[in-house]
Amino acid sequence: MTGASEATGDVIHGLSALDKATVLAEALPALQSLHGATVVVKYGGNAMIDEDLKKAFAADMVLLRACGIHPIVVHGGGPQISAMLKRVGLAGEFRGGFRVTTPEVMDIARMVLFGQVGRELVGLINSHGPYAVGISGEDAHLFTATRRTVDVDGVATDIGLVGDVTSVNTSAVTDLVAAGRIPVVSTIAPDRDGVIHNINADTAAAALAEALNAKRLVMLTDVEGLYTDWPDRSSLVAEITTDDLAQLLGSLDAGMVPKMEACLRAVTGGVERAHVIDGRVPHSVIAQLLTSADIGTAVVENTEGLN
Ligand SMILES: Nc1ncnc2c1ncn2[C@@H]1O[C@H](COP(=O)(O)OP(=O)(O)O)[C@@H](O)[C@H]1O
Ligand SMILES: CC(=O)N[C@@H](CCC(=O)OP(=O)(O)O)C(=O)O
Repeated sequence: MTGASEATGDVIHGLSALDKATVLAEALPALQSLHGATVVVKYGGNAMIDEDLKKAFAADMVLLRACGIHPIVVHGGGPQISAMLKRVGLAGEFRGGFRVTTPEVMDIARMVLFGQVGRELVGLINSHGPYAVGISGEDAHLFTATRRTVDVDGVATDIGLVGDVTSVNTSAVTDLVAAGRIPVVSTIAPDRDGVIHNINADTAAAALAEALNAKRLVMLTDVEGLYTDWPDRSSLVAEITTDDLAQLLGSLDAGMVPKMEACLRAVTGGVERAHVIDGRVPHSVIAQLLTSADIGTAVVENTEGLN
């Protein structure tokens, strides 16, 4: 027989059972606040760096669901698309943080996002139970795209079949959530004429979070958060208001442009907070949502003048 004191004195992963119980008990305010809430989680291709991380991410989504939170996963796959383009001998090019998308590149992007990256995440989540359903912007009118230009050195530049999400049919995912599923969204979408466009996953996650009136948008990437003066490591920001972010946007480069543009859009559109966190750290999404730790960068509505 095992005595009570022995059980609580067990040390697992460096924590005693009592320490673990304390951590769980401290999650109560976060659990109360997020119970029943929709949380859009964007998992970037650059943070999918090893099998253990991907498994931990999948388990985290199932944990959120088990806590009565409604996670919706929007995945990226930029590096995976680039790798496939290389394999088939096609050149890949980014301008202003977005991929130049010819019809040939679009075919590869669609195949890799929905057929490879999405399938893998669905499989990992479903190793815990029948939860994940993969869906792309093409399914049930989830997204309608409008071709967009991107800012290249101050000039609005056309880069092919790249779109913004201009309409969202939320029922395509809320029906799944109501059935207890975890939607896993691949970000390709038809325009009004049915022509398929490549949508940056950050852009799509923000549009979805806004349309769903999600409580949180969490972006997992391969950096600790937003640096105001990249790559100066002392310039990592813990919290930034939408006004300050709007001013900073023009000075950002590469992958941070769509990401911060997306956070700004989501919070301006009613999402309570948007977070950019380090997806290379296992369980960072749980640390962000269910503990009081300040990790990554939070984008919050400008509060000036509200008091
Ligand atoms: N101001 C900045 N703060 C943080 N990261 C930045 C900044 N400017 C550029 N970056 C780059 O943006 C990258 C993240 O964007 P990206 O590669 O598109 O990731 P993901 O695949 O997660 O969408 C970081 O690895 C970093 O190299
Ligand atoms: C238009 C555009 O740039 N689309 C992206 C879609 C994938 C994506 O956004 O992946 P990450 O989140 O991993 O960067 C691309 O083709 O790479």
